[in-house]
Amino acid sequence: MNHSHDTIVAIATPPGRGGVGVIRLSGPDSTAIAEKLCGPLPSPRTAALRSFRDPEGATLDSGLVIVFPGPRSFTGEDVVELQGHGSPVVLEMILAACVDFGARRAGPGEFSQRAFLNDRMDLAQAEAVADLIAAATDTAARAAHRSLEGAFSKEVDGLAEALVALRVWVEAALDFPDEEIDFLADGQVAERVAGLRARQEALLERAGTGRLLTSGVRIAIVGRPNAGKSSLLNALSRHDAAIVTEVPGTTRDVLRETITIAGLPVTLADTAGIRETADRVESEGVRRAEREMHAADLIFWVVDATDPEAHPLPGLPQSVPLIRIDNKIDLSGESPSREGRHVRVSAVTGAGLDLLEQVVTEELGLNESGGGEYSARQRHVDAIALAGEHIRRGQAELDASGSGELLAEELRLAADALGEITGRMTSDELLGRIFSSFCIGK
Ligand SMILES: Nc1nc2c(ncn2[C@@H]2O[C@H](COP(=O)(O)OP(=O)(O)OP(=O)(O)O)[C@@H](O)[C@H]2O)c(=O)[nH]1
Ligand SMILES: [K+]
Ligand SMILES: [Mg+2]
Repeated sequence: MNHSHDTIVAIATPPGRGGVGVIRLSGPDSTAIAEKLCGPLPSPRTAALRSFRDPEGATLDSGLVIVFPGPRSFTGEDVVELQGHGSPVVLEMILAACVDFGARRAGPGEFSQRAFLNDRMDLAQAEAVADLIAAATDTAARAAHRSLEGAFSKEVDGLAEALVALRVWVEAALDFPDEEIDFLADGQVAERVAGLRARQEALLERAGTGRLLTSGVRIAIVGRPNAGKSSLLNALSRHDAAIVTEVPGTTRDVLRETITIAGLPVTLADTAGIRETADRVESEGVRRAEREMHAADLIFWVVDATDPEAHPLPGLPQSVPLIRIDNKIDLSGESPSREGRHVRVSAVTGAGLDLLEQVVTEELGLNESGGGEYSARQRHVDAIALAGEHIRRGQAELDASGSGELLAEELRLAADALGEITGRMTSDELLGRIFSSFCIGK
């Protein structure tokens, strides 16, 4: 199915100078436009050297031209790739010539959007293209590639299909009221609902990890003044990023450093030590520290192991997982150790920092070799969570009233929520929002 009537063009390579620059055309007039630009075209999927000329016949550049006839192309339409020299000025002139010959400049994400509309990939796969390009670590890139190949979509579709299958079964039973009583009461339906719920929960967890690979993890380092927060940031990032002194209240602004833990892009935020203070600058720092911990995916609560007054920190949010780090064990005489989410380290000697990375890896649900199985986005996590909400409601209805009708309705809503991920149930408005966040030429 071809949805577009016009032909789009864009520079596909990043802005700036390079050895080669690629221009991509997609749409019904791609080959006609390319022919005007560079004469007779080579046979499909083979490269040929051509001169690129503007409508006046002036030569702009020479390079390779490759034709990918639809539907076996990235967008599903006729696509032509022009590979010229990687000069922004030259590429812009070739682009302008394509426009003169009848193409339209593509908007952000339009190539991917056409690929989606022509069923070349589902929405989660199209998003994975963008996530692959944006990947900050090799683990994130590998995970995005697995999503691009459909690993994530397959699990989402599998669960959606199982929800639909159970709904159909329940609805069929409702059509035979005499048997409904037995059918709903014999526990088989309840068992299947429970099975779907477990599947949804496992998927939610894996997607949560996949989301972290895409967006990165935010860790807030918080604690009392002088606990050694800035020293810990410097030790983990392996450079002298933050000012460290023996003066309590040294750090005021939030200072961020990005590191890699188990293949995951992690942004550490060093913050001001939390205490009551009359100093206006410091109290603003404390306010920012508190804001930072609420926005974090994980909190490092740093405690001075030599401080007998290391009472709990006020205002630690309940909703964010917390790792307690007893620091300065080189002074307290303790050994590096770990019990659950409690580790003992020295930011100065580096003892125990490996244990800390281990806790983080476990806490974020990463496997040993790092990373999850596929990449995902917050939007996907929200949709899976919503599906879980509907499954739970259906389960509650079944328990409370034994009503098959209400269960069937909740199962339908759960499957619809999952359909938003792959784009089966997605509104035009949402599609517009997703693709417009891509860059031009993608
Ligand atoms: N011996 C030892 N000293 C440490 C360790 N970590 C930090 N310190 C010292 O403790 C003092 C405070 O360290 P900082 O890293 O500035 O502490 P902070 O928590 O960032 O302090 P504020 O920004 O003021 O809240 C400095 O003199 C550090 O050298 C450690 O593991 N061992
Ligand atoms: K300090
Ligand atoms: Mg500090």
